[in-house]
Amino acid sequence: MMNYIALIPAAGVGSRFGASYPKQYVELAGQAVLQHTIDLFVKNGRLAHIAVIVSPDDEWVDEVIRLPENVAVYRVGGKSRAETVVNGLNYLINHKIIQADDMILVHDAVRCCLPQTALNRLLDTVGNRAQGGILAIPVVDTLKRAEHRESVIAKTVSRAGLWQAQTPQMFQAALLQKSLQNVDFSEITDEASAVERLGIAPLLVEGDSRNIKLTRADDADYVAWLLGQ
Ligand SMILES: Nc1ccn([C@@H]2O[C@H](COP(=O)(O)OP(=O)(O)OP(=O)(O)O)[C@@H](O)[C@H]2O)c(=O)n1
Ligand SMILES: C[C@](O)(CO)[C@H](O)COP(=O)(O)O
Repeated sequence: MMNYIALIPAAGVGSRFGASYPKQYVELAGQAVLQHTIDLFVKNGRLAHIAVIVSPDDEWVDEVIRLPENVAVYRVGGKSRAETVVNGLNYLINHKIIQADDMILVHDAVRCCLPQTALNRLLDTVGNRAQGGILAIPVVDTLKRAEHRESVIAKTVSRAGLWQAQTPQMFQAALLQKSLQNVDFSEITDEASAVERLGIAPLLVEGDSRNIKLTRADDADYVAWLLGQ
């Protein structure tokens, strides 16, 4: 029987956020960002296992994070997000914690405001479809390409057909593992781009503007406000 599995890469250092420790451990609305993210998958109730992938030398997870049933921490994070994902996936498959045909939902630890409606839409739309799929939202702003060296506009770029990728990104474990073999991790900023390289077209499923990624310090107030809603 196929299961839905959440894989949460949480081995980043948060350089753009600029705190003295990784942003997934920053407390917002009463608890760590990563705890909010774990709790939303637990609350959903449709995930058989929730795997949190942290750095081998993580100093915070044991102190800060509660692990409900079905949640486990794996200390196999890598130097890039893609390396963290493939290390986590390899560990889960090699240790028979998951099966090759399970559907893996890779979700940034720092997208802690993912609404249940969007998560359920992804699960219901992608199901166990072979090409997988991701949450994304259509671009709404006018897009400008900058001059190569200066902060001036070179041209306006059509936004027709452009979507902003969010997470979760949902793929069969075996396909995701294959897509992340023999790749330059620095070129892979999301799972879908790796799967696209195999000639597969993942589904675009309408995400939610509240599903923002905590990236810079000035995102924190908005994220805390969303968490309080
Ligand atoms: N080596 C890495 C890098 C990132 N991530 C995770 O990937 C997600 C999205 O990455 P990002 O927002 O870029 O986080 P950081 O890499 O921590 O931030 P920055 O790029 O500003 O350093 C986060 O949950 C982050 O912890 C990871 O697991 N392993
Ligand atoms: C996966 C992602 O969140 C989709 O928008 C994004 O690509 C992560 O990028 P980052 O550079 O690691 O923040």
